[in-house]
Amino acid sequence: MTDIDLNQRFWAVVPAAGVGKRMGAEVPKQYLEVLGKPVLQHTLERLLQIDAFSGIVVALGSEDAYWPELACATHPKIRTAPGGKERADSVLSALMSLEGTAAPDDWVLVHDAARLCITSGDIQKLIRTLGNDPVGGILALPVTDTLKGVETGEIIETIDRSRIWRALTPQMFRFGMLKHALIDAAERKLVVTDEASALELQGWRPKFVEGRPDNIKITRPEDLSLAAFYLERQCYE
Ligand SMILES: Nc1ccn([C@@H]2O[C@H](COP(=O)(O)OP(=O)(O)OP(=O)(O)O)[C@@H](O)[C@H]2O)c(=O)n1
Ligand SMILES: C[C@](O)(CO)[C@H](O)COP(=O)(O)O
Repeated sequence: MTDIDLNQRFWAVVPAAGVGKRMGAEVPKQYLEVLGKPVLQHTLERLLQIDAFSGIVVALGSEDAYWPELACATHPKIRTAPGGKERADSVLSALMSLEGTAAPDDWVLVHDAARLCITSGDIQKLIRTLGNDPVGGILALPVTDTLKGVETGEIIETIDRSRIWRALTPQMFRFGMLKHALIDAAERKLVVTDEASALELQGWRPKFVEGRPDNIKITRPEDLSLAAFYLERQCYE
């Protein structure tokens, strides 16, 4: 792995404007506590460990009244942007807030607020592996279960999993390419659930870098105790 050009600039974008429907909590899941600290605080503390980030932009929901209470809300490296209807809209809004500050070739690492177990080691692995790549890519994990195609409660097929990987975050792309791809997807009214999909729609082939299996996304109630387990275990690594 060749040394990356450290003159490049890196930005982090954190989509944190979701409502957490699948969590079914009174509070948006990014503000639920794990080990006594809000999910989003854990996530931002992990990102702040990466000195290479010139800044971190957090996309917040219009109704978000929790942000000002967050310990890192006033951190000088952190700024906010208005979130949007879908995750992709929130990411694009955060990118637009960097217009005039970020250069087209600057790297942007988009990381879900809900992925609080991310490690600085995995972020650095992604940067080291793809820092000289023309396109960029994502952290991902191979699927280890047998996959079934289903219809009205019945299994209708078994899906070949040999070429199936699960996309994680961060997803790392050049500012200009990512902004263009997300704008184009929005103009074509194509809903993309991650940044790589938008680049793929442009005909690019993003790379993938194997990440840690504990980089889970808090989605359902049972994920909270699993995240606590992983965070506690990481303390002993
Ligand atoms: N309009 C949206 C929707 C989601 N997100 C963020 O994107 C990440 C991943 O999305 P997801 O896990 O789907 O979060 P929610 O949309 O909140 O969950 P749900 O689909 O259960 O409502 C989360 O950190 C979420 O806050 C966002 O910034 N803007
Ligand atoms: C971006 C992501 O975390 C990659 O797996 C995932 O697509 C987010 O999906 P969600 O439905 O917005 O949680």
